Amino acid sequence: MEANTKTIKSLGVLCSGGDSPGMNSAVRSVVRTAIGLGIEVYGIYKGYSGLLEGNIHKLSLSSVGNIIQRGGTILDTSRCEEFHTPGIRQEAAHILSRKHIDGLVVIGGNGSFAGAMTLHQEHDIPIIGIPGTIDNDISGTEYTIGFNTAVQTAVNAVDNIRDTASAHARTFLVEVMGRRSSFIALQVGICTGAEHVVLSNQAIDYEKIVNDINKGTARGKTSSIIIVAEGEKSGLSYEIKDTLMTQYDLSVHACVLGHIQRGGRPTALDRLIASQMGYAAVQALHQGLRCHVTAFNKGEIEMVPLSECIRGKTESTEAQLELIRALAI
Ligand SMILES: Nc1ncnc2c1ncn2[C@@H]1O[C@H](COP(=O)(O)OP(=O)(O)OP(=O)(O)O)[C@@H](O)[C@H]1O
Ligand SMILES: O=P(O)(O)OC[C@H]1O[C@](O)(CO)[C@@H](O)[C@@H]1O
Ligand SMILES: [Mg+2]
Repeated sequence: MEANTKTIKSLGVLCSGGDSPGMNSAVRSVVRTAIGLGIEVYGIYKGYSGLLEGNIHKLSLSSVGNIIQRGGTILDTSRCEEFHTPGIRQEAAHILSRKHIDGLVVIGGNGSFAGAMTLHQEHDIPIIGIPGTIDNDISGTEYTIGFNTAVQTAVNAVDNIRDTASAHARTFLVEVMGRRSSFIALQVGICTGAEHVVLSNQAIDYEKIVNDINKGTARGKTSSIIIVAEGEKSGLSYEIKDTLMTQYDLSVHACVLGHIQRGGRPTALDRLIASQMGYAAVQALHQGLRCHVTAFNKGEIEMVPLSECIRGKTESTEAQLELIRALAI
């Protein structure tokens, strides 16, 4: 297939997968940068599902007014099973062509990027990805928009739980989000002074959990917080609670924080990085990049090939776990 060197006159922007705080800041930045460069912008509503339905509307400067601070996404989002099918992606390519949309900005997580990659490979559609997921689990970028806000929300919740746990001398298991990844759990664990963090998709070491709780109690701690990274599905903390109560005779409470972590006003950091990434995405398309991601590495935005950003990020958990262990002494 020949490289697509056509000038971008019109682009589409969509959000896909789970929403993340800061997506709106990114959409605003994409729209304003594009219009500033004389490029028409179309909002594709509800992710890949909306693309297939032709739910596509032209955006203006004022379409994105007063949204930089809002959680969720004004473009809505979806998980679209059909998009795994080549024939369906062909339909998507036809729709873009009929609407004279020359390129796409896809804001989403690793799954959304995998979809974008196949769409590009099969139909030569220029695509720039903006990493937007609370999970921070995309390879090739140290940061994804929404992670900081989600961690802050979870930290605030755990602080509240700590108050009541301490007042009643209780142990709480607090389950945080992060499908198949432990990035949220580890940062929340550090920032809340947790006694232990249960990592995603790893064998649960009950002896260690019990030991960490008992060690704290023995030296006079009035409460214990165990952060649990959800695995494939939420609710793991209830299973751990049952085992601790029935097999280890410990009294524990469990709390699943759930979707409160995904909503809410983006932190300043998420707004800042989203604004920078939106700008960089449009500049990249304008300058001829065709299949890249606005990655954040070593404190700067850099363009990384999309092919490097579709694997799950390898977790380097040991340093953070060591810190948690050292400070929970
Ligand atoms: N291999 C793939 N091929 C084609 N499309 C895909 C593929 N993987 C994912 N997608 C599309 O991307 C959508 C979003 O993917 P997924 O549910 O994994 O979320 P995500 O983008 O990783 O975001 P998050 O994990 O933050 O919720 C899927 O519903 C599907 O439409
Ligand atoms: O809202 P849904 O579709 O149940 O997805 C939940 C998953 O999405 C994420 O919030 C990421 O968007 C994961 O952390 C979580 O496992
Ligand atoms: Mg994902």
